[in-house]
Amino acid sequence: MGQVEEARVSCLDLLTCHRELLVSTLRSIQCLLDNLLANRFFCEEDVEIVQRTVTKPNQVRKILELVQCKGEDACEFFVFIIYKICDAYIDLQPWLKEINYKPSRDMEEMKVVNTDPISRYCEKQRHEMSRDTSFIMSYGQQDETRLEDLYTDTVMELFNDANESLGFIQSLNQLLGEDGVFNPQGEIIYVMGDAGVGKSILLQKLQNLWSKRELQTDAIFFFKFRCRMFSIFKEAEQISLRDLLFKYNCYPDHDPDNEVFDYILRFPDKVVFTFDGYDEIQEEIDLMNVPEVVSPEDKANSLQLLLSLLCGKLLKGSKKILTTRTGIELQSRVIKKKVVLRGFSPDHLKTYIKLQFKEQEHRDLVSVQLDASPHLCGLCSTPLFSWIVFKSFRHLHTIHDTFHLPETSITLTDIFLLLSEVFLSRLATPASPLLKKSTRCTSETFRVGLRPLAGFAKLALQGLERGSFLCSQEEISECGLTEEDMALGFLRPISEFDATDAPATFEFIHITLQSFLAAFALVLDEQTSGNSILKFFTECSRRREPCCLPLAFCTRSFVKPCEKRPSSTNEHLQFTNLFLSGLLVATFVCCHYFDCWV
Ligand SMILES: Nc1ncnc2c1ncn2[C@@H]1O[C@H](COP(=O)(O)OP(=O)(O)OP(=O)(O)O)[C@@H](O)[C@H]1O
Repeated sequence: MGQVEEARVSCLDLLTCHRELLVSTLRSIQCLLDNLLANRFFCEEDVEIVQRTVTKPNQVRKILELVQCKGEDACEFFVFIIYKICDAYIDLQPWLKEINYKPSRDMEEMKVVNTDPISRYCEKQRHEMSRDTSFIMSYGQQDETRLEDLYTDTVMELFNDANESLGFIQSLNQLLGEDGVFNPQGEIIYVMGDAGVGKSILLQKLQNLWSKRELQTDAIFFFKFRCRMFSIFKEAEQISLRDLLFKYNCYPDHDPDNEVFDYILRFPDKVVFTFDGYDEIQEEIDLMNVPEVVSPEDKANSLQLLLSLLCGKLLKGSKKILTTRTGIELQSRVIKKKVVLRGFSPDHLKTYIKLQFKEQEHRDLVSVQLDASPHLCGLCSTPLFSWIVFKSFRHLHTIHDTFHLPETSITLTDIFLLLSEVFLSRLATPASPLLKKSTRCTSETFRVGLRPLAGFAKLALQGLERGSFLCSQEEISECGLTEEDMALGFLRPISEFDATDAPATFEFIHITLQSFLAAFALVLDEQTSGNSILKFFTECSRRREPCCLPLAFCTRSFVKPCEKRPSSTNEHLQFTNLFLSGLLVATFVCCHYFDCWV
């Protein structure tokens, strides 16, 4: 042994000296026993003796007694376990610093396995999060893409409470950091952006980075929620915070003493939450009469739990990112910092083109098209529209050997018509073997696809009329849609939060597509009078007043309660109006799409 090692204080003495602290602080007994047993400091009988002891402090006393009986090596290994598995023995890390503990070289060679429920839970969460976030799932079940093959940075601008710009965020690590915090007392990192600008994908990327330990944060737990799920719970259904976290996210295995939940309650700053799509909450709740939940043990309505989390009544100090469509304003008091997503810059768009098109020749052809049409290029700054445009380009190239879009002046309506054409073309009979590419015939594609298109349009309109973005298998069948129609790509199943064996639920691949199809349904229906076609215009003008979402009830004095429905619903109606205007433009009606049925 060298000089330095000789000078070490004996661990046996340390355990005697600090016995009281150890007895009162040590948790995760099983992990200690597992490692002492695996390294033969304990035999099976020692483990049984400890396990037969009734209370936790007594179990610790027994372990200390046994390791001290076994001598210095056993005591040193005992301290080494605490040092090595710092997550599980977080309360004793200051103690190790205080005694200036450094493991000896011999100890460093010893194998310690983390069987602590908290650490296992962290691992399980990371594993599940990685599995769930590695692919971009959103569009067309046919082509799932790896997140890392398609994710492109977008412009993120910071704002203060007076909506003055504080500059731009350069990396996702800054999102959780201190940059741009204008209210340290606030709880929420508020991320806003227009439809399709990439809010959900941003969260997905963040979750994926965390799962791979590539996000700079000391958070060891990560819970992701879509706000929409809070509308799925029945109003009378009461759930606990524990169930919300574990049942609808990730369940802790082998945790008989509830250590994971206790840890979360004690160290909320180690937890990140993401709540996606606050605008999608569809509850009509009586804002003034919803009681706050302040105890983590109490059961409550899921929405109450959400709001209590958001305003820090529960798990205060946890990191919370909330995304919403532009236009939903929260009170500054609950906001810590505000980020507005702006979509792709011209450079981001170039990168995105590279990721979308592998061949340089194709990249050049697409860039030429975009350069020739500033309007189209502007649309492509929104990632969703970029995705649709590039999907259409690829489709045109595969089927017709061209990258030319049909119109010189492209509108949003064109983009969605094109997307529908792409989906419907899956119904078309394959080109004859002699023809390399089929000849383009838009009206033929729409004629062949009219039945399913009308079915999806009806389904979209019905959903919008009742303010719902979800549809059941029954509603789908009632609209005359078959299993084959489902494969076209308009709808996708939602599996999340489906803990029960409830029948499958579906949603349109994007809410904007639902708005488009709803407008389509209004135009298609020959029975509809002029007045009913325009009904959403009237709806929107009636709902003009600024509206507030339920967070008002945790900040009661800040926001005036207003009409029942959230303004988000209004926004979808406004999209429908926009598409309706687009579809009613005479050129469309005459030239391209409707000639097959008008
Ligand atoms: N950063 C990105 N890199 C690559 N593709 C992206 C990115 N952001 C968005 N997209 C594409 O745009 C689509 C829509 O993005 P996303 O669902 O995140 O939008 P959103 O802002 O959440 O929309 P909404 O408000 O309607 O929910 C994605 O499915 C993806 O194809």
